[in-house]
Amino acid sequence: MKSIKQAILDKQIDLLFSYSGTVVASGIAVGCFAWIYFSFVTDTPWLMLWGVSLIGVNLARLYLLRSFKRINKRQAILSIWLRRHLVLTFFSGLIWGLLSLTYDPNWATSHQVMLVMLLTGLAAFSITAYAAVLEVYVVFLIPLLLPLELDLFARGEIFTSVLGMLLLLFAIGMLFVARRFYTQYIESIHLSFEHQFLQKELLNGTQNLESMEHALKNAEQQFDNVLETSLDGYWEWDLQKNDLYLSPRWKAQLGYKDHELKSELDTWKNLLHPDDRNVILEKLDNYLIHPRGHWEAEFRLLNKSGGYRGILARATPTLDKQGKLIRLTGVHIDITERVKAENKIKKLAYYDRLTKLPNRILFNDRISHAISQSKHTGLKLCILFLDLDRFKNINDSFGHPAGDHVLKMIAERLKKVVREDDTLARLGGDEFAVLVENVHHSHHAALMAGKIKSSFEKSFVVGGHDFYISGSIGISVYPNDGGDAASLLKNADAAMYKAKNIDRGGFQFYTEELSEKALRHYTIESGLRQALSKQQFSVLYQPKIDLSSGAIKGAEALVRWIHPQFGEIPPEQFIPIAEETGQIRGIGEWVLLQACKTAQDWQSRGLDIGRMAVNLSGVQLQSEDFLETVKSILLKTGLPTDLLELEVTENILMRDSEKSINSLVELQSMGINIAIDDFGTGYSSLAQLATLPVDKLKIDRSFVTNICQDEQSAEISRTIIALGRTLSKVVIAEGIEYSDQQDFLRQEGCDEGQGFLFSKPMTGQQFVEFTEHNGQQARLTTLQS
Ligand SMILES: Nc1nc2c(ncn2[C@@H]2O[C@H](COP(=O)(O)O[C@H]3[C@@H](O)[C@H](n4cnc5c(=O)[nH]c(N)nc54)O[C@@H]3COP(=O)(O)O)[C@@H](O)[C@H]2O)c(=O)[nH]1
Repeated sequence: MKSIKQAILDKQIDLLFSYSGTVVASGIAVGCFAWIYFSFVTDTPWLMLWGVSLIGVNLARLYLLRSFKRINKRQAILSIWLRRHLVLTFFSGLIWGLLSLTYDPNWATSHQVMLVMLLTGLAAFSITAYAAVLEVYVVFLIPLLLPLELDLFARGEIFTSVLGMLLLLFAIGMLFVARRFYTQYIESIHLSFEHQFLQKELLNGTQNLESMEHALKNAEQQFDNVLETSLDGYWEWDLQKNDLYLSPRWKAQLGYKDHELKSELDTWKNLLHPDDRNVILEKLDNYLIHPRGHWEAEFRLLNKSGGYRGILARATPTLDKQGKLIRLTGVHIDITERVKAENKIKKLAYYDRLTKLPNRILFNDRISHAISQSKHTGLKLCILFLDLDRFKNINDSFGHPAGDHVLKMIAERLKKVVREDDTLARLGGDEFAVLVENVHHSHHAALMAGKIKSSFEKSFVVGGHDFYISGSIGISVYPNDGGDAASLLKNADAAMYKAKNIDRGGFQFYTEELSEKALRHYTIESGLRQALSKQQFSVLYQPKIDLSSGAIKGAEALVRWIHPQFGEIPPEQFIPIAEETGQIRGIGEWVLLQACKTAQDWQSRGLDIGRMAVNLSGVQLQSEDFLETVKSILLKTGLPTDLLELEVTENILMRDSEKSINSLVELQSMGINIAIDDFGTGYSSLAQLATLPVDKLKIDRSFVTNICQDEQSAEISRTIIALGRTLSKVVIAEGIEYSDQQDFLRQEGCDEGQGFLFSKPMTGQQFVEFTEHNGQQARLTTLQS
């Protein structure tokens, strides 16, 4: 694209060339005339040279003009042609100017006049041709007149000087005239460009107008089509006349025929759902006052059959010149299905699928909302965090469907306890929570907790089984125990842990020192995830002693966890958490492997310490691949099966899980010894015990501790020993710390003993040293006492 300056110059050059043809032709003709004329006047040979040069330069100019006509003006660089023209024009002017060299003052006046006229005539005539580019005229004029001018002044005569002055004035006049011509050329070029531009614009405008008209027609047609075929209802409200048009489709959306509904504003207002009416009318009023952008609203409209349709209304305003709203044009889109789907998604996202109670997300939201309300009212709010006690046992023993059923029944009972304004939620698993709002005193929460406790008194009957369930409750109060939902829930959770530990089935209020415990719980939970890979576990061994001979009859493998932050964490603290999270499978498998490896190592070193006992969690026993795991560990370590003992708590066995029992039967059939740990704390009946695959009963430490002070503990221990004898099971007592406890048990016929009296749990190496150096000593102590 050329610049406008360049385009103008090109046009000048074009004009220059188009006029130059006449000048050249006349130049040749006049040149021939002058040549002939002056050859009669003078016999100087110089004239011949002059004539030939003049014809030559004009022929060159003709050639240039012809060549220029042939070029493509759009693509060529015209300034090069201008330069060529300038050169030839200069020579042409110079040759004409040099004619004055023939001048002789002795000539007849007519010859002198002829010479001057020829040159001035040429100067005047060439203005029209060369003035399109002023420089061209200047380079022609100066060499044309300068030689004569100089000659006239050089003669120093009055006549020639006057003539020279006149010639100079003539030249100056010619330059002015040429400049004027030049200005007019430029103006006309400008005008022609403007003309071309306007023509183009006019053409474009006409074309645009045509296409706009076409588009308008199309749009009108499309709009008609849309109105006819769309499922959306069209409406138009003329605010000046207060005239509302409701399209037949608008009415059909609600199940009405066109004539059944009047097209007026009250029709719409009356059909609005009562819950939406005030909000929507207020929104519309606000818009009518400040009509910015489009109006959009969602509401429900009554349909002919008495139900409600979800409607999305969208309207475009029309304003007058003063910006006043004069019309609203809009559509009604039926969004009933979308609203239904949204509600369904909301239900899934915010409600627990099993109990249909709000879930943790919604509960958090409600707490946040209640906190902002509470800031206005100044009243308290309480969170009750309820965790069911030993609920896992129901799932483990009776399966998840039974567990789910019980959870649903619990939800129903809790609903009856809470007020309508309170929020009852299921936070997950066996955790429920209640948000109690507008509380004047935190006693209110205690009353609510009492009611929840009472609601659990009656058993839950599922599949013919009576389940007596309790729940531990932690309570946190806003604003005392936290300023946001997360801290209130966390602190209620911490209080719940306290309730579980000191008042199972009861409730506890949050106190500040509790949060540390809760924090520890969470830290343990997250730390456990990496403990195995970071090799933070180790295994200690505690000897089992034959109470009559004092000989070592076996060892119990006990896991230890050294936490990088808390140091040694007792198994009683982390094992329940590992069971909750399922991590006990990995940990248990690791302990079993270590214990079997150690036992086999001792065997191969000739240390006969009897059986290696390993504790089993119910979670491990329930897992599908447990049997395979045990078999592969025995195979890998080479430990004979009869040197392995697995300890299972009485509670696990009493869960009556067919799967657990079958696993134990198979383990026993492989030659592995099975012991019931913590015996006496469960409720196993004699009949049940006889059928269980058990080789050993382990009297719980709680009885042994009090065996010499508490007759009941002594009686239970005697009964267990007698039971063992009747059923031909070995009986072992754990937690023997004093020799009088040992004496009592031995006298009653207890087979084996374990406890700090003999040794605390030790590392494998210490155990080896213990057997080598202290084993005999231990036996002696036993025998002497
Ligand atoms: N599933 C698994 N459970 C395990 C594993 N390792 C241990 N445990 C169980 O953790 C509970 C606590 O065990 P721990 O802290 O190791 O305590 C054991 C002994 O140190 C302790 N003991 C032994 N003698 C005495 C004594 O004279 N006094 C006294 N105060 N404590 C004593 O008793 C625990 C052994 O208990 P038990 O298993 O019932 O024989 C405990 O329930 C372990 O079972 C594991 O790898 N897996």
